[in-house]
Amino acid sequence: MKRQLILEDGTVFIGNGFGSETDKIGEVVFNTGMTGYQEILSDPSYCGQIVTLTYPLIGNYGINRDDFESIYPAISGFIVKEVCDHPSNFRSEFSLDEYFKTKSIPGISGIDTRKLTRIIRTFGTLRGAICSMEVNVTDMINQLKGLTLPTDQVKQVSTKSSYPSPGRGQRVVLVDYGMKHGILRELNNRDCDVIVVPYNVTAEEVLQLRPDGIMLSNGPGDPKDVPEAIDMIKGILGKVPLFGICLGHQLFALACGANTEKMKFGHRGSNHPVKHLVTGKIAITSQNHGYTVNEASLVKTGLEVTHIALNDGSVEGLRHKEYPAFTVQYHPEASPGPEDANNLFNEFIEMIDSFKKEGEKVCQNA
Ligand SMILES: NC(=O)CC[C@H](N)C(=O)O
Repeated sequence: MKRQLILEDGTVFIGNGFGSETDKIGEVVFNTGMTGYQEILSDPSYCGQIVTLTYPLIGNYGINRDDFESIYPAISGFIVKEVCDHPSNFRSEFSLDEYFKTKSIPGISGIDTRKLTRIIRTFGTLRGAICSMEVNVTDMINQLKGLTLPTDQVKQVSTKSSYPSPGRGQRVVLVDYGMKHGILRELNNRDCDVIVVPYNVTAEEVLQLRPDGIMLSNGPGDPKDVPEAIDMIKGILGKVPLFGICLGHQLFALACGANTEKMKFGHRGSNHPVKHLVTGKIAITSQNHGYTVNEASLVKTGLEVTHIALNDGSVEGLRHKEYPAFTVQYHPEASPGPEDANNLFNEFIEMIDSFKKEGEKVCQNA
């Protein structure tokens, strides 16, 4: 069935609908990954966004039971050039069309997604709608222009209550701002005794759990929309070793007094080169973010830049000069993408070990 994709700049694409027939509005963003559509569509950081993929054939290996990054996908829609109706893979359980029908997610195919990506790169991220042919184009453009974007995405996707994911190693409190399961998997692989907590946990509640370390997850939206998280981080800073990823990195920067800003069209893909400033090593990283830490705002925050993006020089990693805390803007858990940065999880565990040893020395000398 024919459907339309309407953008706030007045562009209209006509394509073929797949998945759910609902009409959805969202921020249209592009991802350049050549594989990993299942992880992308289930990454909660895309909550409220319509994702277009620049790779031209999507759905060819189907949807399987293993590769979800969350149980309830939060994206508003998918825009592809060609959707595969007959996936072929030993793990495949559903086609993209079948899966999207069960989750009320509309898809549109037959779109020149590279042209669409060039529009987004020129205009910046823009609002759009996947809707039926009956919708009046002028009315929809006006609606899109006047739209106030939601600010409660983290609340929508975070867990409602705490739950354990037990292990015999370090106790890590993992704050779920819209966590990709890959982060939990990496901590479990290192036998961490994980407790996942909701986004609005307070510093007191975190400290009552007697954590050895705290992990701040990725998540959707503008970090400034989550003031409770900023207060919590201020309350635990220096008391517990901290590692943050993506939204967690941005919240950490805000808690330390730095500023964040919206990027023109963001970084979303699986091949973003990032340079570690100390070693000079380059990692090819998985990324999905539309906000960034403003480098000039780092003066007098106690933070230093550890990593930069080679494509545009933006801040990709931070470290606190005094306290055991570091964060990255990219995704060391990959899912999808290269695993070049996976060692950061080991560095987190090593940071916890040495913080404990320091504490023991202080006790012995007291
Ligand atoms: N993946 C993330 O955590 C994204 C962080 C934030 N929502 C951004 O778009 O920049």
